[in-house]
Amino acid sequence: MATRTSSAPRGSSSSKSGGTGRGTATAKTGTTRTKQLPAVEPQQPFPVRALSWAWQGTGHMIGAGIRRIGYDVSDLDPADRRDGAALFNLVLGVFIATFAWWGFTGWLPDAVYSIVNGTFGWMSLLLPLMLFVCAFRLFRQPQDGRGNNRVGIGFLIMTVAGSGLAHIIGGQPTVAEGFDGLRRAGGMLGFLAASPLAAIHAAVPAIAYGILAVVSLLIVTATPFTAIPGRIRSAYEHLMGVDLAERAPEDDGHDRSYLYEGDAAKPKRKKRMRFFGRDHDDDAGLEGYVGDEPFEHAIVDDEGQVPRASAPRVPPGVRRPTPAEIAVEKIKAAQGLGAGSMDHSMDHGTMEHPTEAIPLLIPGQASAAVAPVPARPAAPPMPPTPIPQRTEQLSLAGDITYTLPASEFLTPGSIPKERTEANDAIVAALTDTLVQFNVDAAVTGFSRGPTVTRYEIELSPGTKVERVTALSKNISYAVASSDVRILSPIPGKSAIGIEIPNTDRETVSLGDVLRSQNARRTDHPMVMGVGKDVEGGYVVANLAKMPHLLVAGATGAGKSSFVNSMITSILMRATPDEVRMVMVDPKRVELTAYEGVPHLITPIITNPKKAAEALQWVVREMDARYDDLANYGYKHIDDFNKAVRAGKVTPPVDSKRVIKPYPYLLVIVDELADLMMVAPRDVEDSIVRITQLARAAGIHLVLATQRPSVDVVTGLIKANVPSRMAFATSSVTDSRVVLDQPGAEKLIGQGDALFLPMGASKAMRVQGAWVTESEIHRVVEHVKGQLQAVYREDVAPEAQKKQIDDDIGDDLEVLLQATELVVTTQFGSTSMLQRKLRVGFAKAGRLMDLLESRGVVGPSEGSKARDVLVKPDDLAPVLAAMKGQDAPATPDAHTAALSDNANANIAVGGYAEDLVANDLEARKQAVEYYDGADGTEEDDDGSEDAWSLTGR
Ligand SMILES: Nc1ncnc2c1ncn2[C@@H]1O[C@H](COP(=O)(O)OP(=O)(O)OP(=O)(O)O)[C@@H](O)[C@H]1O
Repeated sequence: MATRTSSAPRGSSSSKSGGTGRGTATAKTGTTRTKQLPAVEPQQPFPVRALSWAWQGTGHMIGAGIRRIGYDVSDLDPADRRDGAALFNLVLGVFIATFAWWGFTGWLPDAVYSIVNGTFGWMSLLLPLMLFVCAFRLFRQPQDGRGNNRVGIGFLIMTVAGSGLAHIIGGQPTVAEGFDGLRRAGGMLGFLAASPLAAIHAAVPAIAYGILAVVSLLIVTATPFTAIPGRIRSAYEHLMGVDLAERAPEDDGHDRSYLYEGDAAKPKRKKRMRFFGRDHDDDAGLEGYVGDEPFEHAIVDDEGQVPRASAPRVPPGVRRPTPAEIAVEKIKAAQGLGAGSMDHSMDHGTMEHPTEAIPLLIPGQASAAVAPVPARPAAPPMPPTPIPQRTEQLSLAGDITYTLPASEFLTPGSIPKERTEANDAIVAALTDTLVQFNVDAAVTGFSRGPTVTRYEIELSPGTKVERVTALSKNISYAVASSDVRILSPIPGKSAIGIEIPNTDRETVSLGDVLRSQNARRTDHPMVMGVGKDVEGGYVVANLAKMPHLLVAGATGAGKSSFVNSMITSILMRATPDEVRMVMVDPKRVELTAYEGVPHLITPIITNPKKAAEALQWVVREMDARYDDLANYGYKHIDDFNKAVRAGKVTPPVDSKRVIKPYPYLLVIVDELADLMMVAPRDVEDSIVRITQLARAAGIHLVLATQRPSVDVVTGLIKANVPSRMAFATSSVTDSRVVLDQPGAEKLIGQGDALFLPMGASKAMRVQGAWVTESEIHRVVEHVKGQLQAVYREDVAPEAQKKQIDDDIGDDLEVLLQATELVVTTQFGSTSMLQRKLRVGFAKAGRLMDLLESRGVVGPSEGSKARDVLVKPDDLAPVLAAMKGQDAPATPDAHTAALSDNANANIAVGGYAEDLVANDLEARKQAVEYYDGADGTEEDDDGSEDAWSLTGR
């Protein structure tokens, strides 16, 4: 079911009235809003301009330095910089500090001292600090308008409260006693603030300003009242280096073994997560999971969603203006007469979002009468409040704490525009087109998204929808855009939607998406920031519920950027023991930034052949997980993990296995076409098997391709990958391959996409979230700085260099069997080879010759069996030499290799090692059996079974 967030300030649904337009074909209509052209600013004299340049230049230089302090935010959009204002704060702060902190004197410091100290008294000591903080924020986060305003207001309140308190503490001097007394107390401000309250009772100002001072501190630090205990505790822990949280029992059942394989002795600690000061259980994110729930809810829902009526309904007794009336308004406005008619008042009902007034006419009043109707709020970016922050204690050498990356690593985007002149012009053009073609319909509103704006057209009763859809070319012509997309109707609405690209498009920052309400509502580690929809709502999705995703689009359309946003979302929200990843990047350049992150299970795979092998490994891992689910009677890995953590899953009594929760496994293939070129059959088989089954095993596939043709995205793959993300495609055929419907060919690239999550009937248009390289770098450095990746070697093993001798040719397999047979039985008989290997006489003779040439058996002695020159203990190196490999280190290398595999499997989270252990046992028995043979042909008669046990 669909989901968008609406924490977000929406794009506005400002309504523009077109009119009903009946029979008014000749009437010119248009927007009723009058736009004042900006007055031409008079040219400043040169010295003023030079001074301004110098000031700005200095500001940019200092700003560039300050933006590199700590985590680098120097990729700030130049249009967002406010370095001039920041420099002003800095200079003022330094100047006040010269006399308030350092006691400089002179006519200028003295004069300013008199003003500042006389106004604020003792508070002037704090002023430089406040100004420095303001300057720092303005240099680094100028685009965070709400945050900066909050800090500014907090400081203002703090100054008043501080001056008031200083006045009380300074003995409440009066003006009559002279200004020296005021300076030594709270200054004039303190006097004015405190003396009226002191008249009530001496304690009143002290209490009132004491409370106000605390409140101002909370405002500045953005601390809600409920978070105070948590903040105090974390500050204490941070300062004292202690952990006040309750320690867990030694074994919390959480699998971290893959983080430090082979080091079982490390102590374990309880994993603790913090979310705005509250501690959460580590699997809180899975708490809501109820078994094998249906997976149609790929997008995270917003329960507290704001109603999304984009076109306000007309209240009773009110009608929309006709096009003719609007035209009159427009002309009046142009003449400077009727400006008052379109009062776009700001409704502060939400306290923070500006709202639009909709022009509606009340019968009986002059045409200029306006009833302001609040529309949905516009979508400012989320303030950089932290993404749910979780801290995890991991038992690492040196007692390292694993912390998820800070929310500030992802910078806020620019403030979205609610409505621009471009929108107004298009409303006018659309209305004109409708009127010109005598279509009885009106533009009733629009909602502006980051890339496109959706204009809503309502038809009068009796008007056919086709009258509007048939105008698609004329509309394109009127608005001068070839990428017009018509939705008839807009899902859930009796209105036609016309999506037209914004000439002034906006970038959607991943940080804003992850800070949205929807993303914060859940701790689920597989939740990713998708982007923003056409109405400006943030869209987030749970990859675990997709459960597999196909990402397709022409080159340069935004696939890799989407994949980057996805991976960064996971790194921001999930620990390596919650999500592990396999990345396949045949293009070699797209995912290199993530090399070495501890979430990786194998180095980034760039070789398509190896990628095919890795997919086969994923199938094996999936089978192992399924074995566990079946053995222990669970339907989904989340249930299994929960039971493991609750201690409800115990291994069989005679097993040495330690059962641990399985992490989610996310397999990302950045170019499927490259894989399908090298091994189409194998790749398709693996993908189909994984996609059919892996959902319950916690394994999820994301397949990206720039060639969504039927030979890459085959019918079988398509049928099993239910969620789709289509970026701009080069043809309508490609769009059909990805979405089973046209539409993607009309997208405008650069992250503009149609998102069709599993279960949704209609694709949702979104602008993909954007994450910059430096943001990725910061996140990756943070993650890598805490843990090193521990790779599984069996996922995509290094190709063994095979240098098989020419004379062996295709007979390597059978020769190895012959060698093992002859050496383990110590019986060099050709007829035995014939019987046991079921080969003809000639082949058996050839094998014997090969064995002789390799020194395994001696020369022929007529009808007698040949001497066997290799002892069973030396078998492994001989076999390795035949395969063209380096000899194993020990004679028992074969067995050791098997145990290694078993251990590795356990390390991924509880592989069925018992099976492998049984296999080892069988091998040993087989060897013992042959050791017991006395060397006669008859002796090995019963060896059939034992031989088959060796698995050859
Ligand atoms: N979500 C987005 N927001 C803003 N710009 C974007 C977004 N996604 C992509 N772009 C722009 O489009 C360019 C190409 O994007 P990207 O490299 O992701 O395309 P692609 O589909 O992966 O191409 P290719 O298949 O050739 O690798 C980016 O460099 C960026 O400038």
